Amino acid sequence: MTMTIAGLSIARGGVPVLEGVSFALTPGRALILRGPNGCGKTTLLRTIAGLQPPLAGEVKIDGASEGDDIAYAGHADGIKLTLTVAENLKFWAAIFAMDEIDSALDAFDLRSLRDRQAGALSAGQKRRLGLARLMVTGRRYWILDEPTVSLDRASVQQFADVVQGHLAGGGAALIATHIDLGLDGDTLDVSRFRAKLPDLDNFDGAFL
Ligand SMILES: Nc1ncnc2c1ncn2[C@@H]1O[C@H](COP(=O)(O)OP(=O)(O)OP(=O)(O)O)[C@@H](O)[C@H]1O
Repeated sequence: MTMTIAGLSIARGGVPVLEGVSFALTPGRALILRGPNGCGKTTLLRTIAGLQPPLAGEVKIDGASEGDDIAYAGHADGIKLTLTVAENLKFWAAIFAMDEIDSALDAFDLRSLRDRQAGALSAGQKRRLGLARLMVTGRRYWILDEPTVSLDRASVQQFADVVQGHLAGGGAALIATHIDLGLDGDTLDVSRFRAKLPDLDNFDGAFL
């Protein structure tokens, strides 16, 4: 069950961002995406997660329909502010036909907050809840965009432990992050796939 990214070209706001992106993501491994701000990591992750179509190329997972084995956590936490922490996780578990939320509560130290309305959580607590969501999806490929934003040092370690456990259980993770999480895996600098624009010195200006 390998995810293969083959010749993917992607655009944001109609402007090509990355071209010919190719790599494989294998179970048991993480792939860390690096690259300077604005080079296209978020756009790439959104495309792989099926939230926007590529200009060219494809995302294939051996033995699975497209997107069927992917869980995505982007910049937004995707939580319902008027539901409690436990209700949020139960909601997401139901979407993915899962029923157990206790391991997710424990892994992200959310048990004491389980009956708190999500709208009354701190930024870091909201992020922990947003990440705990991954554990109730049952999905193999975690696609994560800057997952550690707002997390304190202990929570970053907690998160890294959860991802490492996911890898050990046969999962895989594709993560855009600027920090070192110490995971089993490799690093890919996506700036080598930058689309060739007429004026490369003004890459950011092309989006105005
Ligand atoms: N909604 C949008 N419409 C048009 N252009 C956009 C939009 N969102 C982002 N962009 C531009 O697309 C390019 C790629 O952005 P993207 O968010 O993929 O980069 P990134 O590598 O994830 O950046 P960062 O490290 O800052 O999160 C950037 O130059 C950005 O300004």
